[in-house]
Amino acid sequence: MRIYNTLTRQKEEFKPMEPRRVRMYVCGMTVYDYCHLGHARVLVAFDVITRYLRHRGYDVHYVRNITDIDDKILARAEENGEVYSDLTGRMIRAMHEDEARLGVLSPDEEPRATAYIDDIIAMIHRLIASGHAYEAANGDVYFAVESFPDYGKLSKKKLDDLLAGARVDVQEAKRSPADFALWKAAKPGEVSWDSPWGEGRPGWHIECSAMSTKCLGDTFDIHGGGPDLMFPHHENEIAQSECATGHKFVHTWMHAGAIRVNKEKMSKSLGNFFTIREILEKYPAEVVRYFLVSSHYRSQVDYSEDNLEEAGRTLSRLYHALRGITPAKEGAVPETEFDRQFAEAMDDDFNTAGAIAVLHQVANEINQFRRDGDTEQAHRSAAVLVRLGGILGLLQQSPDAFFQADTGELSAADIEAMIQARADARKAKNFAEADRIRDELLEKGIILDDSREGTSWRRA
Ligand SMILES: Nc1ncnc2c1ncn2[C@@H]1O[C@H](COP(=O)(O)OP(=O)(O)OP(=O)(O)O)[C@@H](O)[C@H]1O
Ligand SMILES: [Zn+2]
Repeated sequence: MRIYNTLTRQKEEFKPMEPRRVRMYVCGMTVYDYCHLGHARVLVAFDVITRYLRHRGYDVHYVRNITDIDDKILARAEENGEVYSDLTGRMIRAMHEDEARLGVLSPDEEPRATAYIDDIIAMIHRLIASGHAYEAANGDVYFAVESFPDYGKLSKKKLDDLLAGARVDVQEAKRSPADFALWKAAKPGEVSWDSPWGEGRPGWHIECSAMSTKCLGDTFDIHGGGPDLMFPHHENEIAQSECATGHKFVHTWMHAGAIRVNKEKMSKSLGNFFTIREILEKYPAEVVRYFLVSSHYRSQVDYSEDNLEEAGRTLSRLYHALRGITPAKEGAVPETEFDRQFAEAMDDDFNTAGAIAVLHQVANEINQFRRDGDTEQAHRSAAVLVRLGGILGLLQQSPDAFFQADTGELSAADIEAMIQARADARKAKNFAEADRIRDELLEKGIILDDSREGTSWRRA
């Protein structure tokens, strides 16, 4: 199986450090707002990658962090007049709800920066002790980029160019323009943690170095993230981790392509974004997932209503092929030529576009068997279609449920996901959120019945 490695700019035969085990870390969200479709891209891309690796028999340990302390978080909390942790708590719950609706499996670990302050401090300490970092007069601590000769190896930037291009602001306490903050001294009134360098909070880059090595070890197999993270974030992670541990940090670097709107990256700062929940008001969750999965994870994808509607039509074609058919039992149908072609596409750097083309071939075959009146063969091919779709997290609901959702009704999977989110909210004693979910369901004609066995639902 081959994976494109950003570090070497080529597809490489994938060989994890341990034969059947994969350790993977992906940079997750900075939780100050709802996730938009660009975030969904990263969530879904690495979900498919994890699912396929597991399907191939690897025992995957998937860690995706949450950045729950950051300038943007503090600014937004202040704007809202709330404690920052209330804001981040709410956004984390919303993210989990969005993920569940998109069929994204939870990562095995979801470390939050604020729970790893001790590990972060320990790593900074090691970097200072080994001469790779220094404390500035104002209590900030910086990484000394010139102390790491390999700096730039991921982004292929030259340190000399970086130094020539940057200028040190008179306000800044760093020695060299390319240096970056590991620890930021607290400003008056800001949330802070005690450290050997005084009250302060960690920089963003060191959080990921500390959390990833703590969860996965000094060296691990795959590190992923969105398109804009290669520089400086991942470059800085390499510098910090390799200087602190003395070992190679990561073997394979994977970067998802951007979701764009009118040729520009969808982003909060540009204001050209659509949140996942806005989009899910208009389109069934599986259509949105299909839209994201039908392009290769490294390609850029243009968001438009036309493109989402097109995704809805093509996914409908697959469900039409399954309509009125009870697929033969899993296991009852041995591997086919289609399974082989599907695996060949996925083994080639997770080529989901190629894999989905195979799904459409299977659908065509089902339709042909139907026209020929060969019901038994149609049922067998349907089993293959559902089996292959399942590897991508698609085609797991009944066609009826899908078409219901497509015409505006909530699908059973969406309802179950919301009931789960409500149960989570109750467990966290967030009754306002639990009630909000109940009301939202009621508005859509779904009535919940709570009993000792759990919550069941029915349509009004
Ligand atoms: N338009 C996009 N397409 C693909 N990935 C994206 C897009 N926008 C953000 N991401 C990715 O989502 C992940 C979470 O990013 P983070 O929470 O830091 O968002 P952000 O960079 O603040 O978002 P924004 O760019 O909207 O300000 C990162 O891996 C980031 O690269
Ligand atoms: Zn990161």
